[in-house]
Amino acid sequence: MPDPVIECRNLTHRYGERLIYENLSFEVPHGRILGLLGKNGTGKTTTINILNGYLEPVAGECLIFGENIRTMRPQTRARIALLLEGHVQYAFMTIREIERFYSQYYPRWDARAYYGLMELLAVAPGQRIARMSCGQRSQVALGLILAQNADLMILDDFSMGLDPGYRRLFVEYLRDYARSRGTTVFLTSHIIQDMEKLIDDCIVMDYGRILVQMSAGDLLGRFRRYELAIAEGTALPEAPEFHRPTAIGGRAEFYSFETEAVVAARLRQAGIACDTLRSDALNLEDAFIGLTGKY
Ligand SMILES: Nc1ncnc2c1ncn2[C@@H]1O[C@H](COP(=O)(O)OP(=O)(O)OP(=O)(O)O)[C@@H](O)[C@H]1O
Repeated sequence: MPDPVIECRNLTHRYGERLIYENLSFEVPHGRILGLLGKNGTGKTTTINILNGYLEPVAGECLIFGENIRTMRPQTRARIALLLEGHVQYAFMTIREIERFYSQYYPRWDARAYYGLMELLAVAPGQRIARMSCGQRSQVALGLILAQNADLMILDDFSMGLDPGYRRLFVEYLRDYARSRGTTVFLTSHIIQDMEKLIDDCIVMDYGRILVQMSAGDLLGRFRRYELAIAEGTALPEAPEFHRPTAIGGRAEFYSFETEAVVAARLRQAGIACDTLRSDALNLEDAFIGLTGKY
């Protein structure tokens, strides 16, 4: 197995007095697409800024391709393509001009990847970026990232401004692109349905910590929503296997990684009848809500 592409060890970050997280550690394996999920303000962009070396963490270290990001050689940095919330500079240029401009800086530039995406997105080469909508500019930014033919892509909020059709198109394009080239991808998006079609692995963050890091298949295969009828006033047992338990109006709901047999045994131990117990498989958005709560 090749070494992980990204290794973050014991990251701690604060803005002034405000602690964002402490001792955060994770790895992104080679050739995988990993989605970082978390509610607003949990520190996703902070993590991306630390990974890019824009922000120095209060403690801990990040290695990318085995090199500490604070002292990374330019040749190694050139292997990383970075999208910061759909940002495109040089908006006075046209689609074609900006492609020519960027191509000078990237030795592995692949113009076909850029124009391939522009064609799919029906963006004309003579169009000036300054006259484009926010979503169209995001499309250009994504094309410029793909053309870099990098070994690692870091994409912060990649679907910002794209409508559902373009999002679907881009997600499929990115997935095929990354799989066929063995590119490692680390990304965030607020649109979790997009993530579900794209990612191999996920990290779900809560305020200050990582809740889970596992393959998306494992999460969706194991994490389920349970419900059962319960006598008014009865509380579900407090145990780490019962995530986000609620009991209202004679009906209880919770989420768990355990099988129905294990859950039923735990409930019976607590004196709760299980004949109405039922469980449902989840999509990624429901699993996210089950892990992080609704608010
Ligand atoms: N430069 C800064 N100075 C002070 N506080 C900051 C700064 N940047 C971010 N924060 C705070 O740190 C927390 C984490 O911000 P961050 O942008 O990393 O979150 P996020 O998970 O990317 O959020 P979102 O999902 O809303 O994009 C937020 O509460 C934010 O207000």
